[in-house]
Amino acid sequence: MALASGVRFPARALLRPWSLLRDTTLGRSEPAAGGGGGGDGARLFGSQRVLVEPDAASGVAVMKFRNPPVNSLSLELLTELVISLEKVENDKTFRGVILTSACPRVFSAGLDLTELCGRNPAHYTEYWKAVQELWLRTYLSSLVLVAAINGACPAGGCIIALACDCRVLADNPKYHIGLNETLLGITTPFWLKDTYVNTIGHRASEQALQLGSLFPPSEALQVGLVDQVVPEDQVLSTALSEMARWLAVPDHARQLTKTMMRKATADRLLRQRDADIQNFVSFICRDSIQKSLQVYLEKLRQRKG
Ligand SMILES: CCCCCCCCCCCC/C=C/CC(=O)SCCNC(=O)CCNC(=O)[C@H](O)C(C)(C)COP(=O)(O)OP(=O)(O)OC[C@H]1O[C@@H](n2cnc3c(N)ncnc32)[C@H](O)[C@@H]1OP(=O)(O)O
Repeated sequence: MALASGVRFPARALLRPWSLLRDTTLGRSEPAAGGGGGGDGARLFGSQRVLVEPDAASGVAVMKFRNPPVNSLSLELLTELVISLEKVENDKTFRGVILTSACPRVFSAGLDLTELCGRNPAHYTEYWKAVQELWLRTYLSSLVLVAAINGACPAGGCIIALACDCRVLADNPKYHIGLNETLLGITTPFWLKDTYVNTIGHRASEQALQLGSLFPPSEALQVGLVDQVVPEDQVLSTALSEMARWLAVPDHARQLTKTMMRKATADRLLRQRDADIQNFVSFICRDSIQKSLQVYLEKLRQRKG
């Protein structure tokens, strides 16, 4: 399936893309009708790993990641997120999406490290295409996207939040946010670095990226990585209030302004998408990088209990 941003999607999604989206209303498991779930505010639609709660009256859908235990961005979750976003975007009932987690204490643990270790170049190619696709779709979305960050938000989790228009973080000292790639022995690709710079500025990004800083809520607010820090039970309501503020602006003017602000950053990736994939694949296939990732994953597994 060729998506708006030009990427061809994994074979299993290609065969029956909508088969990934199942109607979850009343626990039924039927193919969702094409075109979206608007019109009835109580209707749920979504997929195994992405729950979508549309509210047609307000034009806002709440999209919840549910890939337990930590919402790591597996190929399946990336694919389902892209398809869910596309589905909401194509339904003109909706003007905004709130992205949040259905898993306790974690927004997203970032890229699924098991997708980056011990696989073959064809897999890494498919995986990185899906990462690029999700970023492009969120970063350039015509919808208002608000991140309601209700848990830890490292690396790829932070990347999703950064692609949103606004970020609300729960005030829990364990809910760190940032790009910690260097601590895993890997580097942040240029387009994600650019997104960081666009959000918190050059000097703060240079420092945070080199150190792999993960910021607790108060520091994240101070550096400008999030827009609001609120008590945990107010994250969603605050995100909805923020959404109302953004939706008060006429869509066409807001969308043109968003494009004006973001196009150069996105174009930089679009111009060299294949080269970026090749760089990623050759980088991730290096023995030294594979060893670093294995050690990091092993440490994560042993940390338990
Ligand atoms: C010449 C140069 C060219 C350069 C070209 C470009 C190169 C590009 C380079 C590539 C860039 C790639 C960008 C990467 C961004 C990423 O997202 S990498 C992922 C980084 N993520 C993290 O570091 C987070 C790790 N996880 C945690 O810190 C914690 O799990 C948590 C704070 C999120 C939650 O903590 P807790 O609730 O205590 O759960 P845990 O017990 O830690 O974990 C439960 C379970 O989940 C497994 N797990 C955790 N994170 C991941 C993950 N990201 N992927 C896969 N699995 C994960 C963890 O191991 C536990 O598993 P078990 O139950 O033990 O099996």
